[in-house]
Amino acid sequence: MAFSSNVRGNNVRGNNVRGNNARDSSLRSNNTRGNNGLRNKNVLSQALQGGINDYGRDQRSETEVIREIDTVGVPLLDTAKMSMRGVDVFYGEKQAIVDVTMDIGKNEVIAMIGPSGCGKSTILRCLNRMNDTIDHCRVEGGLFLEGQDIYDPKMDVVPLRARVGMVFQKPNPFPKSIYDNVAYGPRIHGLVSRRIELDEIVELSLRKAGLWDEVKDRLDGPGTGLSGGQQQRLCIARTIAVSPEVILMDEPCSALDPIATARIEELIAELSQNFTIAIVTHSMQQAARVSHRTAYFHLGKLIEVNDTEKVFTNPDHQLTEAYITGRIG
Ligand SMILES: Nc1ncnc2c1ncn2[C@@H]1O[C@H](COP(=O)(O)OP(=O)(O)OP(=O)(O)O)[C@@H](O)[C@H]1O
Repeated sequence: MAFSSNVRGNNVRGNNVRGNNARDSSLRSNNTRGNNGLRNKNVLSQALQGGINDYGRDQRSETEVIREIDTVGVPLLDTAKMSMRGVDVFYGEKQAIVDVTMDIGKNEVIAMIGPSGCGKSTILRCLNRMNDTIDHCRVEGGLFLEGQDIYDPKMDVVPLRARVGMVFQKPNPFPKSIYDNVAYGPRIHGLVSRRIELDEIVELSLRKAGLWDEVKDRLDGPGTGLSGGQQQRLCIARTIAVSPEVILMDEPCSALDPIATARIEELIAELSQNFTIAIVTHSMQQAARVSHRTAYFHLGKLIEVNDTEKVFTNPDHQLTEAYITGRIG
């Protein structure tokens, strides 16, 4: 599926999420500036000459320099499922995400890439408020699911996390049977009233996760008794069982061998028929294989978001190019 994009060619839209007008016009103008998205070209050339993290004679902090960079590419979509507007994230005093504005399109697979510590996991965790579990983490700006403010104090995070499910780096099945791992979510969310309905959801979820044939004869066996790749597919089945709209995947293959990784990548392609998927990955090959669009982050800033093919063959920003060609990483 790599490079076949159902979001390709979408124009930056005038969207109706509140308070975006100024930002939208700045985003629209990015592609016409012809300056690789930088207001001050010297900032980038100094950064590149001195090593990306050494801003030489520039007296400002890295965050201030990075803040000057305008996101290039196509951050806004007509088909937005989730939207971020001017998102800043702080851990105590430290700013981990700087003014991120972008959409994630319906049924697209978007890959989030960038050097270690650039904020990929942080931005992913904002999308279903997993950062709420970190005391010293503060999220500012707007985050929306189909236009609904997910940081509205009235928003109940339990149903939100069912709508925006998450698969973690390390497979983390519950210490329960395979059946109960998948049945857990539908039970606690009250999605079914009869056992036969639950059986159907469990089977369908395991089928969608490509695991049914391997486990149908041992549904009562422990989830933790499966191989790593099977456990990760079980976790995906558990996520799917509550019918999420969006699935967030934080390096879902990093603990898996190449064969299990290939299975998960095939699965991502299949799941994208029905779900919107945002995946954080350290593997540029994986991003190229599974995603329609790719977002490149650097020091907490969204530098570029574009069709995956474009990002890996002809990126708009020099920082993206420096990363994909291995000059930073
Ligand atoms: N719980 C936390 N408390 C304090 N700082 C944190 C916390 N989590 C992340 N950070 C910091 O925020 C920044 C972004 O971290 P994050 O984990 O989002 O980056 P990442 O791009 O996902 O990194 P990696 O690729 O190494 O997983 C880093 O500087 C990191 O040290």
